Amino acid sequence: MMAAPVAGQAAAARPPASAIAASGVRKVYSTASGPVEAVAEASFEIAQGEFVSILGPSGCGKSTLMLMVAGLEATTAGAITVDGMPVTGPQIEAGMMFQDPTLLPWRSVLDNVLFPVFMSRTVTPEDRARAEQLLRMVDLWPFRDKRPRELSGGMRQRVALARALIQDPGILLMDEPFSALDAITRDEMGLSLARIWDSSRKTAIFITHSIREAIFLSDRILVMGRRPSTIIEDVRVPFPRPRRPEVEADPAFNALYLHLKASIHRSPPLQ
Ligand SMILES: Nc1ncnc2c1ncn2[C@@H]1O[C@H](COP(=O)(O)OP(=O)(O)OP(=O)(O)O)[C@@H](O)[C@H]1O
Repeated sequence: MMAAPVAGQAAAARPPASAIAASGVRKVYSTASGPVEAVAEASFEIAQGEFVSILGPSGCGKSTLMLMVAGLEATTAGAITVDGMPVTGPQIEAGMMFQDPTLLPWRSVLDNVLFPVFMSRTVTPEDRARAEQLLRMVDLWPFRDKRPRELSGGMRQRVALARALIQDPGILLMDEPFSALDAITRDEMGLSLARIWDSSRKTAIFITHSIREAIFLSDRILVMGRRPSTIIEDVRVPFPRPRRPEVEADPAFNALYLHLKASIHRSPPLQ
């Protein structure tokens, strides 16, 4: 007679739930001029600790998809789970970054990083220590007492990154966080993010228009086609970590770049 499995064994045999899973997700916005189908159908799974970028033409629904994962927009159909739990409202566990860092101008850099904690409970000395550690990690320690207006655009986004990480979120959601930066700062931010992500390996979704940035940062890249949008490609990025800038000189990097570029441009034009 076979022994009944103990609870621990049964759990170990099951594959871990995907950190983020979307199944048959659709989004239709109601607008004054009629319904707008932002996402026709999206299904994907993102494993714990995976960094996934979403590429696609402008207006194809990338931000909408991320907002649905964040629970800031409801799905019209389909379901999204984070750590196996259905997303039914704002994901307070998610760290978020947007193109605009939206820092509070009257607060210091340190207090901006601590702001999400301040909004949810009393700030403890441990929170302060974590904020200080994060500021060191994003190379802003000497600027901790400055106001946002005294910082460059790249430095403000570093504050936003530290703020996104302050509550040690389970997932990190980033919507074109570097797109307003100049090319050199943008490259530097990519390197910083790769280094910081290497030390935490957070499950991450990163939206970008830069194919090179997506390849450099990601484990996988999802490509969305033009509306009515679906996911038309799901590509694994083969380069080892930690990623070094020299990876861009690898012929396989360029081949992947050209493949993704063709895929994005191949998607049919807007009707
Ligand atoms: N709140 C909203 N109400 C109505 N329509 C919206 C809303 N947000 C987005 N849309 C529409 O949904 C479609 C997808 O927009 P979304 O911002 O998700 O695309 P995107 O791929 O992130 O675009 P971009 O790359 O230009 O930032 C667009 O046609 C847009 O006009």
